[in-house]
Amino acid sequence: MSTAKILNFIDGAYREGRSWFEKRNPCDNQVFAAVAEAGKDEVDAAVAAARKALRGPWGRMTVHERAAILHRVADGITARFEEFLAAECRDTGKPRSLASHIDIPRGAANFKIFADLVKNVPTESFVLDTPDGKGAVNYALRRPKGVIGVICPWNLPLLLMTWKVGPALACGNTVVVKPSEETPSTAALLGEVMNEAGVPPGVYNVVHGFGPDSAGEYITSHPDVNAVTFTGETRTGAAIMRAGAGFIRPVSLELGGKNPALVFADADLDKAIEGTMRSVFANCGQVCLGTERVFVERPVFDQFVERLRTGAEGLVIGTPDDKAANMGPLVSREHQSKVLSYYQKARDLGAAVVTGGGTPEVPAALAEGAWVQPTIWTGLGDDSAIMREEIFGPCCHISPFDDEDEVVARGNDTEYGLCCSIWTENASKAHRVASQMDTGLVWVNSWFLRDLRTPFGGSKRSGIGREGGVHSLEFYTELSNVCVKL
Ligand SMILES: NC(=O)c1ccc[n+]([C@@H]2O[C@H](COP(=O)([O-])OP(=O)(O)OC[C@H]3O[C@@H](n4cnc5c(N)ncnc54)[C@H](O)[C@@H]3O)[C@@H](O)[C@H]2O)c1
Ligand SMILES: O=C/C=C/C=C(\O)C(=O)O
Repeated sequence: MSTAKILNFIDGAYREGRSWFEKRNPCDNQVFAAVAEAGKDEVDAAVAAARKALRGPWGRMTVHERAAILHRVADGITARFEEFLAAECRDTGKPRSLASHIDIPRGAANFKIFADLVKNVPTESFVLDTPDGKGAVNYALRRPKGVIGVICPWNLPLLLMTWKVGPALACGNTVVVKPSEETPSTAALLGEVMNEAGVPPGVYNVVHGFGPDSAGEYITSHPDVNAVTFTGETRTGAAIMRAGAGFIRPVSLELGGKNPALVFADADLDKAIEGTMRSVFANCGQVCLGTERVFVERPVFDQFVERLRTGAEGLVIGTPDDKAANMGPLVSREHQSKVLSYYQKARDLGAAVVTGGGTPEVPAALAEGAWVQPTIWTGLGDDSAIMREEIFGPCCHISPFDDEDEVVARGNDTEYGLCCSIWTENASKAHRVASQMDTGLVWVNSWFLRDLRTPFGGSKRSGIGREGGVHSLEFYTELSNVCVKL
């Protein structure tokens, strides 16, 4: 069987690149596709096509025309749901049940919400009394920023890419997308949908490759890119800021986390266990919003640990097509090594391994896959590496706590600030604690419950800026104030 080819998408057409790299299936580590790596020439061509498209029909369209096209893009994703689902699951190994509920529907929703929003959001206007007794009127115009570089991670590939491309296009920009080298397929497939929906050539471009000395760096150091929006690791975010500094280029950064769950003794434990099971283990723990530090009030600590252990041991590990499976592999052998190194480190530090801590038994055909066991630890101090560094695997450490002020301080004791979950049936306590958390996002008695109109993003080293609703419009447009003397 010949290996499939995944191509760059530039100026409305698929193109090869400067070389090829292998894409492996995380379930068995077998190569199933060759991906065209974009070199400088391809990135230059993509940026030039994006610049030209701003001056073409795309730039002259009314907001309503643009919004109608983006609705067709969303409908195009839905019409080809099975293809997107298969591509996403093949790249990541995630269960079909997960991708069909989260990744692919959100891919479509991300276009619809911003297409609708952009038609309805007002800008400011003020009337000024001038010293000569006459008036002036000020109003703000929302104009596209231009060519947006979109650099994406591998954990929720279509969801996180369209979360940026949807609003960027709704605002009239053009984009050059660099999907993660681990997950090139759905971004490439979206090119076909763009063409079918009538998106003019050059508006949506995809270049494949890596970060340094590859497509990622060529985008972030390109002088003709007007803004860069990035989701990924904090360290990479810092490199992207540095690359844009000389250009005074705006960046929007959605970065890593070390998110706490605070479980109070008055919580509905059924709900807290169900939510924590998802926040620790969903997507094999590869969610930026995932919980890696769980703090449980002492009276329910033992019970909580026991119930989470039972839940973790009940997870069924398997391939995307295994209908019984609710946990897939990690994205790659490389990431497996990183996560397993933390499993080792936890043991070295003297953690009590409640469950897991290694690799699961899998059928021989899957032996080379990036499988790890769901893992729970207790017994480590807040200063240990396990409590401070983002692991990005299906694992958490559970610590007991004794009072509210203590758990707020410990929850906030991290350089990250993406999200937290609070579990309590006491509404006053929930609001009081929520207002003290140094995180961009707080969920009470829930996790990853998303309303796409709300501000989304992290504080501290978890990011810069907010996206979602009007906040996305703020980033993807330039406001020009027009002052007219009457
Ligand atoms: N805050 C959020 O919303 C959010 C969402 C998802 C993932 N994440 C974070 O993403 C990380 C996992 O994703 P990842 O491993 O793909 O992240 P990563 O930072 O390794 O890679 C992300 C992207 O950046 C590219 N890249 C790497 N170095 C670059 C450079 N120097 N210049 C330009 N591009 C470069 C990569 O090729 C990839 O496309 C975790 O830290 C997770 O917390 C955050
Ligand atoms: O892995 C990180 C998940 C991020 C989710 C979103 O950006 C979103 O739901 O819009």
